[in-house]
Amino acid sequence: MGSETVSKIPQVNLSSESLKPGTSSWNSACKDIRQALEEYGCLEVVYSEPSVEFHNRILAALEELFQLPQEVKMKNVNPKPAHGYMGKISTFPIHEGLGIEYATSKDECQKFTTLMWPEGNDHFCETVHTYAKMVAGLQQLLVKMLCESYGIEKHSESHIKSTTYLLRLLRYRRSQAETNLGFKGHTDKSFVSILHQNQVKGLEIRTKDGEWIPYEPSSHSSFAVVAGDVCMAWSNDRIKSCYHRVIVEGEEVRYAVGLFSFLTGLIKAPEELVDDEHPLQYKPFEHQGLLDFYLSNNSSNKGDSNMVKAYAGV
Ligand SMILES: O=C(O)CCC(=O)C(=O)O
Ligand SMILES: [Fe+2]
Repeated sequence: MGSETVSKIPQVNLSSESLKPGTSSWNSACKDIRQALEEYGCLEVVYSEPSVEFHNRILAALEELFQLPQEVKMKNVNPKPAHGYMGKISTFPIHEGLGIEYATSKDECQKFTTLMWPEGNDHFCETVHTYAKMVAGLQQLLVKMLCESYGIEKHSESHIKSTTYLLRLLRYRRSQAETNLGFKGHTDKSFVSILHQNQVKGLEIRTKDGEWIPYEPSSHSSFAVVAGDVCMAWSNDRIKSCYHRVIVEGEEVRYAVGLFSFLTGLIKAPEELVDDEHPLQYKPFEHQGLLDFYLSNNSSNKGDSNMVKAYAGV
């Protein structure tokens, strides 16, 4: 009898101190990142950070935040889609999330902290800010390595300069009677999203063949990197945005934290990624325009990657 093979999300190890540009391990990691994104729109990165202590600290900060009364959490208002408080939505009763836009700025983390704890909570502020900066560093490393694998490293600096970051703090809590659906299938409207979580499984990604693969972090310094719709447009469809969902089976609380990257200015595929074999797939557009288009659309499949096609496809 043939044994069943369970597909796994590809893993790339970026934790090595010796991972230096120009070395053979750097070059093969660049290639692996590109291959994983082109094939799955997703990969697991094992990174050098966070330490176990810092991993526990960020999870404790999430726990502390979600214990606040709902009327306090609801003060986290942001008109952009999935940027502010989301919770107790009838279609996803087990999901709750809050967002800190521009979270790599200490002032923005402070503003959010003061909104939640008018009496102050320096420890929380310091923790989320340090976390956001650390994961933004990983995001920038990935952009650099991806650009290098396409031979367009000259674009990485300007790309990084025009990137902003939204930190989302997420909780999934299920009691017996409730649905296990935490987040229905969707693609992210970001450039990329980098997710980190506690030990409770739930994230699943859909392959090109329609198979759902569960993500299980292999360590406290593991991240799920998910390509968003803007990465798909930027790469001129070489990378397909990753269709994913969250299903939480048990009653244990799942905490996750996502860093979503956005671009300012016009988004267009680098000219090196457009040729006879790969004709241009998208007109130049602005990230904010895509978000507005998404907000104004009431269709049930608006979480799909075809939203960016509908908005900017040629
Ligand atoms: O909870 C997770 O791991 C993923 C959440 C998600 O897909 C999102 O916020 O877009
Ligand atoms: Fe998502």
